[in-house]
Amino acid sequence: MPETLDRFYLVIDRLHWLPRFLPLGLKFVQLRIKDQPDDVVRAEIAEAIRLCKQAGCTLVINDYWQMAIEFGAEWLHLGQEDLEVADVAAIRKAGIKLGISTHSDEELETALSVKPDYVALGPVYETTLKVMPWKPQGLERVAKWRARLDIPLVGIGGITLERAPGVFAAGADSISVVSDVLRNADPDARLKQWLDARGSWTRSELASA
Ligand SMILES: Cc1ncc(COP(=O)(O)OP(=O)(O)O)c(N)n1
Ligand SMILES: Cc1nc(C(=O)O)sc1CCOP(=O)(O)O
Ligand SMILES: [Mg+2]
Repeated sequence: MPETLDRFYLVIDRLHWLPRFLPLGLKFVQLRIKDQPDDVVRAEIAEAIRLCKQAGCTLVINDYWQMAIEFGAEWLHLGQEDLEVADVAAIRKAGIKLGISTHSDEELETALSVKPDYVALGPVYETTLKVMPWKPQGLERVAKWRARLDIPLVGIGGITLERAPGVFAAGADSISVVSDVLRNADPDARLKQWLDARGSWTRSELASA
């Protein structure tokens, strides 16, 4: 289990992506299942944990904190509304690492109060994946979050491979992506491009200060 996040953090919507993506060298992935019955979610989480463990890939479970505890997940991602109903003490007692979404100064304060293992800031750019009340944060906000945090920062929302070096340079430690891979005409080829490119991103002097 790596102590730090991989620079590339893919978010997938269903289990079926894993058997094709894991052999390509994916190292950090979130399973974000929406609008599926609980029995489907249970089965997919259990199998995702098994497949990722076998492949040496870190798996983050989105939203389903009780199942994360039940199935022995290592990582969990929660948004601000998820946090309101989650039992953070039980999550910690189970030894699960926790990432929290933030979109404003107030949400950052709330996130930091649970001592997360990473904070995600979004949407960095406009996203077409889901309707959000937040306008794009921009790279200045990424740099501002970087300066305020002593834990890893994840940038998410509307990030493409072409935009990724700028987001990393501004201070994100990891770039989280859905559409640029899953909605690409050739998801496998696009994933390979991301995996090849992530080692060459460099920090700007401002973000490392
Ligand atoms: C890495 C990462 N960042 C943000 C989110 C969004 O979480 P949340 O606000 O709870 O919204 P949903 O994803 O549950 O719709 C995320 N999942 N991952
Ligand atoms: C799931 C999610 N959360 C966000 C946040 O800002 O909290 S943005 C987002 C969607 C990311 O998808 P894409 O890479 O397709 O824009
Ligand atoms: Mg959520």
